[in-house]
Amino acid sequence: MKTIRPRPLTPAEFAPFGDVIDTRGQPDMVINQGQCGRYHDRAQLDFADGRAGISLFVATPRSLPYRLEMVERHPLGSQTFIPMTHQPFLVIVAPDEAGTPGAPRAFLTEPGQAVSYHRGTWHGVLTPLHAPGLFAVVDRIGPGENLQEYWFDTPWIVEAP
Ligand SMILES: NC(=O)N[C@@H](O)C(=O)O
Ligand code: NI
Repeated sequence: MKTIRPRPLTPAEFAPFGDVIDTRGQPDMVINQGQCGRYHDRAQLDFADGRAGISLFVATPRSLPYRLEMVERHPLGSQTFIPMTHQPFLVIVAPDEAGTPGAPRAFLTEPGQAVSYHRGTWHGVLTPLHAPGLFAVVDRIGPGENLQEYWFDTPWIVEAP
């Protein structure tokens, strides 16, 4: 059985796959007469010939160990997941190896962290670990096929950390 142990999500480890959006450290700018810190422009968004769309997802909470049967990617745009609750969630990505995903990597977010997958990054579908699995999602709206799925011959098991 192929297993993966999730690691804490860090910008450095996640960099090949996407951006981590969070409020660690000092804000990039203080606005609104000093009443608000702005963590400015924290993800590389890409919508190719489409446009940005904002949606809300209510996803079924999963539990660990988690059976990963499929990863997907969006060849035409980035995809950003912003939790609307202060709960960690599971993030799964995989490197591309000549058009198919390599060994997946799993991360657990800190409460308040959001992620943005680069255009074309193999990833697991949205995987909350607590109810409600409520997320704002920014991704591409536009023509063309923007979803490619890859089903593993045998599932990976994402273990508890
Ligand atoms: N298909 C869809 O809208 N969501 C997936 O892309 C996902 O990453 O959860
Ligand atoms: Ni997706």
